Amino acid sequence: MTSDTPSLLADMARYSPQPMLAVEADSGNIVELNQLARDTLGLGSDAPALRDLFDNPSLARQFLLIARNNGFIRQFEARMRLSGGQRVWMILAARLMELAGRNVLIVSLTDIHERRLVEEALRESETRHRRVLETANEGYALFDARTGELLDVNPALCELLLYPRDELLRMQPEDVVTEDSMATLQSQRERWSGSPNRKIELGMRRASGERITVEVSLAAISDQDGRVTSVFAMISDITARKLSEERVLYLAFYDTLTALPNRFLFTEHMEQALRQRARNKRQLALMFIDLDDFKQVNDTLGHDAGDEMLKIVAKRLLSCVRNTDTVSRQGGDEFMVLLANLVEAHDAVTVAEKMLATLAEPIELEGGNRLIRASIGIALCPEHGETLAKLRRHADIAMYQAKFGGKHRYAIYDAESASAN
Ligand SMILES: Nc1nc2c(ncn2[C@@H]2O[C@H](COP(=O)(O)OP(=O)(O)OP(=O)(O)O)[C@@H](O)[C@H]2O)c(=O)[nH]1
Repeated sequence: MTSDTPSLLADMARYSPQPMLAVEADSGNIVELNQLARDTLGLGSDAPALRDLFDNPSLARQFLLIARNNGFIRQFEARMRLSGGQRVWMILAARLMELAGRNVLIVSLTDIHERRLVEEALRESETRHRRVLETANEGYALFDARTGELLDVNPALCELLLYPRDELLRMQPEDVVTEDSMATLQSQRERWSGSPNRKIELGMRRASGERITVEVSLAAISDQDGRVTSVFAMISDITARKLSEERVLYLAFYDTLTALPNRFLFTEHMEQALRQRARNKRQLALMFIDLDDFKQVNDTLGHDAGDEMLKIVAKRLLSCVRNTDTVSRQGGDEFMVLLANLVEAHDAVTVAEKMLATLAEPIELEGGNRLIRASIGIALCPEHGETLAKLRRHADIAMYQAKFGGKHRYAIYDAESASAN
């Protein structure tokens, strides 16, 4: 060292862009500090001991001890107390040197308060989110966006699928996703890398083998450069909701007693068949079937036996048509049948004759065998009308023509005279 060294050091300290202190290594007394250090620590002209600056004085002792023993400290994180009473996180670095016959520590300070607060907030929010995931009723899963590997699951998902966490984390999607949903999952995964948030429905199989339906809400998680790194999935069990939706749909379109399409669905089928007919010019027939003397069945055998008979009638009518035709129950003891693709009008007569014969076979019910008969009205399209309303009206008239003709017969609509057979 030259004789100019102390003043050079003093200048360096004065112009240093960092707060700096010179501290007596043994006592911890501050012997010198630059203006930046005074400003940072909020000190006036006084220079307290280092331990008075530490929020935790025992850390000050530790700091001095390490610095004396090692000769330097690269990073020492501590909360410093400013003269105004605020506490600020700082990193202290120190080097031991001999100056004018004394062991002196040159200490620099870096304010990291903001960074610590952000880190703490992040840690806190991470803990909070983890706690939310741990206690949530919904299942959660985290996937690696690139490999598709399952990275994390929460207890609710383990409970939903009935697998322990470890086992679930080792599984592949195809181990739990049902075969019919794999295509949906696959196409979703292909789009993961650029995926916005979206919802999909999947079938899943629990460890018990039971099939469930889940709704999966997917959210892509990106890094700072906007690359999707992982995909977060929220998985809700919607099995009950799906079943009740299906039930509501079923009730809207089907007759619960016979499981045949109801009046509403039949109308849909008719309209569709009429639209198709406008293109392919094929003939179609509408049959209106009303059971004969059905009231007596109810009156003599009871309503339950009547119900049983209606179910048998439904099956028998179905056995007389092709699966492109529609048999519906309109209500009570009335059925309507759409024969969608007739090669010739006479085909409708063949079907009607077959129906009369099949229905007339004895039905075994509690209390003995019963015979059931029916009257059938037939309207042909285009001959008797090309709209649903017209065909319906004409099939209805034909059915009454059959009833008036003596029942247990069919009648083809005849505008001039009822031709009951
Ligand atoms: N068991 C049962 N009976 C029903 C149901 N819906 C309507 N009915 C009964 O079906 C009978 C229908 O009688 P109608 O068509 O008016 O008369 P019918 O005795 O069949 O006489 P015709 O039609 O003149 O041959 C009535 O007794 C209704 O109460 C049902 O869902 N179940």
